[in-house]
Amino acid sequence: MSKTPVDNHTPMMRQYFGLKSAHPNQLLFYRMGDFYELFYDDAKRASQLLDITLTARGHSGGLPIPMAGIPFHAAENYIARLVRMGESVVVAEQTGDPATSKGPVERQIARIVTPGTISDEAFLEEKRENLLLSLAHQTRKGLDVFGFSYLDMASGRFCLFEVDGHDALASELQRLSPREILISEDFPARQAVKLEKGVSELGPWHFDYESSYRQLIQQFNTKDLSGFGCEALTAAISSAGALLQYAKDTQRSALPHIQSITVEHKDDSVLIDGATRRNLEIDINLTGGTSNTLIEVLDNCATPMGSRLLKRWLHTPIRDLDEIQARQYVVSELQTSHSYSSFESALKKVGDLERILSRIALRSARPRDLLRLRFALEAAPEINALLEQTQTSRLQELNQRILAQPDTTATLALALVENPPSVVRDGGIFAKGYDDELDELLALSTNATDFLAEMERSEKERTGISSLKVGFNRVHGYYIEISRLHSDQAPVEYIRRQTLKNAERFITPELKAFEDKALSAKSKSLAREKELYEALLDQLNEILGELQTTSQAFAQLDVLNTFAERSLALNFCCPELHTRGGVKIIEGRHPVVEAVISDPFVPNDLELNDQRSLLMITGPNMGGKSTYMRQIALITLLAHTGCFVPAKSASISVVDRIFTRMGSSDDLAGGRSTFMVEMTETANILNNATKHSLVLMDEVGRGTSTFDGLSLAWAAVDYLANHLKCYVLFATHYFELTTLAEQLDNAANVHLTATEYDDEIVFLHKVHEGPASQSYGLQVAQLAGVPRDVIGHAKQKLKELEVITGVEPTGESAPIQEKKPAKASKGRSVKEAANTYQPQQVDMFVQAEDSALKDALAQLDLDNMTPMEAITALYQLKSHLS
Ligand SMILES: Nc1ncnc2c1ncn2[C@@H]1O[C@H](COP(=O)(O)OP(=O)(O)OP(=O)(O)O)[C@@H](O)[C@H]1O
Repeated sequence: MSKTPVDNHTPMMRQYFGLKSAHPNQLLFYRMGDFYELFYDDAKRASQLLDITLTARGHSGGLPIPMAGIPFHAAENYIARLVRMGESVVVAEQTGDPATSKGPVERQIARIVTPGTISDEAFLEEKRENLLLSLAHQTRKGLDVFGFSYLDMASGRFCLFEVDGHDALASELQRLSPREILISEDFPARQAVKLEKGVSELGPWHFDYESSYRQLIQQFNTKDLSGFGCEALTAAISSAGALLQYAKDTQRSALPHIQSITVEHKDDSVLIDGATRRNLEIDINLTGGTSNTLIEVLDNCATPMGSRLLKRWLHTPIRDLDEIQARQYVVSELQTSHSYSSFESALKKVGDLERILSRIALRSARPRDLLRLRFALEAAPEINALLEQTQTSRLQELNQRILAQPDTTATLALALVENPPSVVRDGGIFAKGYDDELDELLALSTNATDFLAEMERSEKERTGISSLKVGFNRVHGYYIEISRLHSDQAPVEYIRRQTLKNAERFITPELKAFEDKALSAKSKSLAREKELYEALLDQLNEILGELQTTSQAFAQLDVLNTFAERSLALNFCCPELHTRGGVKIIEGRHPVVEAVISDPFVPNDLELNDQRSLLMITGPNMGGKSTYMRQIALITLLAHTGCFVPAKSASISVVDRIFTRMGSSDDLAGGRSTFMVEMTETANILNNATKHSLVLMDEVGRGTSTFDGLSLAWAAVDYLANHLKCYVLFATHYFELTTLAEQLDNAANVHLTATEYDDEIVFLHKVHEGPASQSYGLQVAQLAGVPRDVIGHAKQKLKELEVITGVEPTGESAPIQEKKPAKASKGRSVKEAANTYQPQQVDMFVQAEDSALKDALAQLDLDNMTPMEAITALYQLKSHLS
């Protein structure tokens, strides 16, 4: 920004600074004739982001003004790009008349476009919600409480909730994936939002509880907030006030489509943390794309609003058995009656009603939106008729909520032309017969063509000039044109208006009179159309609430219908959900892998109960361990949405959370190494899992040295099985852990199989009881294309290692079998013992005698151990006691 005192600037730049001062963090598009210009830092930023030329516009205050310009007709495209990058744009238009202005033409802020508040179709992704999120922080009883409120401007959905702690904050950010985040300048958990785009900091007073509360009751026109069940959520209310004010400021209007607050109760849903969301690839795959995701397999919705609701349902599985069953009944009925295809074709006509309604509320709806509203409303009676024939109470309820609006539908059918223009400005919206006054005005303009043709004919005849033409252009209006050759024959009453290279243009008093009438008819008709349009919007806004209810019911019906269609097409079964405990899945499948692979998918069973709550899964690389674990998580998740599941049968106990610790990814930008990420995720599970949680852990501990890793994995399994007693699937390449599973009362070993055929490894992908017997690491490496020489060398090294460790060389990487326990000998610390540990001598800390244990304890050199070594040693000793 310029450092020159404002008084030293030109009047125009003074005006610019006046506008800019209210929007220091947004890019100001300053209208200059046919261009929008950006100055100073805005110019530099825009030129970088949009790759447009950075130049200078004259001088002000003695210094050149950095400037970047954008032609006004291309502005929407540039604004859309900036908004996608998380930037906000403020547009200042010329509002004064340049002809009469002294000094710079008056300019005013015409609109503010921010990533989280857009509702214009051109800027929005069809199948993705565009959320504006506001966060507030409080400390209660020493705990960090985060208040969330978020708004989908394009639908009016406005929700509040609170969470405790930083992990939950990160998880919710991941779930909501907001486009724009509002925080107070003193928000303490900056780390969590550091990598998010579109973060705006507001003064702390925006989050003041009292004024936020007032904002909310004003918005909903209520005495207090008790009816919304959010009185106690003081942090969330503080955030909501800031959000509402911000949204109103950017829209420069009230927000009538926000008619209620929904409070999200965390106890109602199955909690899924950020890492799990990523690992399960619900809508985004591990590389950040959208292919091969659960959504890709399931989303067959007929409307974009259905697709968005489906995504929401998959991200927020529920725990309410009644609600789950209500959805399942619908899916069953739609399947048995085979009515889903009729519903699908009727719903296709509904389109994105939800977003159209929001634009109507914000008065930014375009004429084509109203045409689409008409089509949507026309579909309502058809859908009502289909619903009439259904039995389930949920479908009956939806039928009640879908309100056909015969009067409004008839009005729209009468009002709109068949193909309305994309903007109101140009007119041509209303059909003939809708409004007499408009018809008269339009007749005047339409008759102009006939009048001009007639005039051309009669003037040609009267003057005898064959080259005479009557025409119109925007600058000079109507004219009579005569070629230069004949121009001297122009009658005296012709008044010269314009000289061209080959022709002269004239006006006559008669033509002038006609011009005045025609032009005023045109502008009057445009004004009339605008008036009629506004009146139509008023009329629609009167029934906005009913229309929104209808639209929500359409979206729900669409998702349930999609569940029915997909479940049948993909051979899913209806799961039985209960609270008795225990999970039994027969012939379960991974819905995404199944859809992608060309080979047939091998289904697998699962049984978990109190006596068998932890499964240790071993097997070769590529054997299918991860796929098996993920399929269990996805089946569980789908079951909690009311959808059927990919299995022959499934009986699933309601879970409170699904945790996964899978794959290895680092978080370099967040400052965490691969191992750190792994341990953070493990810590989250160990700290938060309950008896009702489903925990999937894949290869925990492999990101560090063998002994540290094995010890950690060992201790974690022990803790999960003995202390938390939740349902756990634990995949590992540490064969030592299979002995732990044998010792634990509530754990069992299962393994995936492979076999060799003609020196080639064949994966059978079948889960069997017991631990794996071979690891096939070298064969998989060979399969992956590791050079033969390297494989040969590895085989040789393997033999050497097997000789050193006392295992009979098999020529293959043999399983590590349990050997006689190695006692921790006197005088050796556990760490020393661990350091001399041979892969076969698993049980140094498993079966050591008490005296050895005491010795080991006495020998611990606590002063020279890292905390990690100490805790590992402690776990090792404890596991011996239990
Ligand atoms: N049940 C199955 N039926 C058919 N193909 C399967 C099945 N399970 C896995 N696969 C195929 O095998 C591939 C490897 O599976 P997965 O990644 O689950 O193996 P893994 O045991 O976890 O391997 P690693 O130990 O190397 O991580 C999958 O990409 C899939 O194509």
